[in-house]
Amino acid sequence: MQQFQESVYDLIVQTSTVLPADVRRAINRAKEKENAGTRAALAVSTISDNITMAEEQLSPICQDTGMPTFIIHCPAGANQLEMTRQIQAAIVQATKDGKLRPNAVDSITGTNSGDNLGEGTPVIHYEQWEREEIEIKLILKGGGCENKNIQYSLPAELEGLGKAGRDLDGIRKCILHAVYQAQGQGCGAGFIGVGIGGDRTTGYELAKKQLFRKVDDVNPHPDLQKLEDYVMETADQLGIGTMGFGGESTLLGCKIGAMHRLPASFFVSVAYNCWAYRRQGVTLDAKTGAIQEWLYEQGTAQKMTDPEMNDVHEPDTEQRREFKLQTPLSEEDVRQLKVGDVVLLSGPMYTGRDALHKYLVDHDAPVDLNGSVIYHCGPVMMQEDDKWIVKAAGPTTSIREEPYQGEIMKKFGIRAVIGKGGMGPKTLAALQEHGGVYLNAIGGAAQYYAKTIQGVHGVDFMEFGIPEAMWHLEVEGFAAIVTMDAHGNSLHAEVEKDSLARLAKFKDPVF
Ligand SMILES: O=C(O)C[C@H](O)C(=O)O
Ligand code: SF4
Repeated sequence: MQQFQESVYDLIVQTSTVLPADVRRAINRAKEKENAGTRAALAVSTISDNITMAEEQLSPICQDTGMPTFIIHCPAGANQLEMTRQIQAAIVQATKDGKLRPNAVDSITGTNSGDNLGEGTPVIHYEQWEREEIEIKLILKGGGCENKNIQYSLPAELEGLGKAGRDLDGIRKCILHAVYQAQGQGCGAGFIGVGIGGDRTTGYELAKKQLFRKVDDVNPHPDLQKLEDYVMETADQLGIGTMGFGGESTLLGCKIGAMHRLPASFFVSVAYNCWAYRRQGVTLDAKTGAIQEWLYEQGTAQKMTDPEMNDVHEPDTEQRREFKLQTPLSEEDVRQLKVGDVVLLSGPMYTGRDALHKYLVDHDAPVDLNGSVIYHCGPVMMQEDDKWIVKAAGPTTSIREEPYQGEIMKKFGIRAVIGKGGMGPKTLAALQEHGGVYLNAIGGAAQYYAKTIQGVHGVDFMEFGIPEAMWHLEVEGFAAIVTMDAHGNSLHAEVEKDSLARLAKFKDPVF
């Protein structure tokens, strides 16, 4: 088994950096669907470029490299303790090499272990089988889409859809609702795995296992096949679109599994995976640990199509204004901006997410934040000599900062926040009152944004861990779209309202 660790390392690197071909084909299809020139088309074409950049640089597709979860099948007698040790060593190495972000945080102390090892992480499931080889499947599912997983207990009353009973039609309603409630926060268009039945734990496990199916496979169970086809035909009609910008492509895949349940329980569990659907697998020679075969078609076999090829739709009706702005920003700079404008920022900006927002409520900031731009981002960083290098730096889900954001903007004079998925009414009111703007960057486009970062000028709060520290960045031409402005407009609120009305059209029984 001398090559086992090296093979696991290769699997981790491939999974984090090269999106498999079946996922790429689904994203290419989405690109064809989104109307050329719209915000959603811009988002999907950025996603597509980002996939190619990550592959070329063998760098993380998204900065959130998720909770590494391994499913291993091995012959009887294979040494699981030794495999676990070697997997842990491969994880540590991949973290050192900037292929994984240090993502293991002590839930009680808040300390990041720094090497992705910790209580319960990585997740490794072993199962024995009759075959001679070892099979390892790995999924790297990030926190933003994980937060959009949802579990229903039937019967239930669902927003927009009414009663959902303990039958196939009730399940149908849960699935559509699960897609609706994710909006743009899980970096859609996404893929869903659905687990019907089980208990609360095994139901979610079954849902996650569905994410290991191939995008183009066909469900062997005829009823579930019909349901999958129905969901795929219907979900896009919700109009949530890429990144929740409103548009034609809302769901890229739906895989459903079922298991027995207790008479009293009827769970429908949904695992939502973002477009950055990073899962791969290998079979290994059980004696040497060498890779025999890759389980999913490797991404290098499927190029991302050229966005220009798809300009076959109606011309864009959205008026797009473009602003090149230098940071720090003035109140005038941000008050002129309206929802739909594209902003290209140059100059200093600061990263800040959960730990920093909580801290700033009752502490001073370490730097002058007047006119500043806060980027909701937890990057992958590497230290070379005494310089910090940004390896991946896409936005994180902003809604988590909703309790703090408005207050902090006013307290420190912050003029813009960049994130993804949008924020709520408290922040919207603060933008209007104080003069601020919310800029939506394209979620998961970690290589695309890393390229705009010209330098790292400092860092505060390293004790929060790399993703949560306050990084002082210098950017050039950082592009984002205004989705909440200082005039009380929020694209997110609009899309949510519109998609709820569309959801209600699917109230009547189908199955
Ligand atoms: O933690 C992150 O960097 C992002 C997270 O996956 C998110 O989607 O919010
Ligand atoms: S930022 Fe978006 S693409 Fe990245 S892990 Fe989170 S949900 Fe997925």
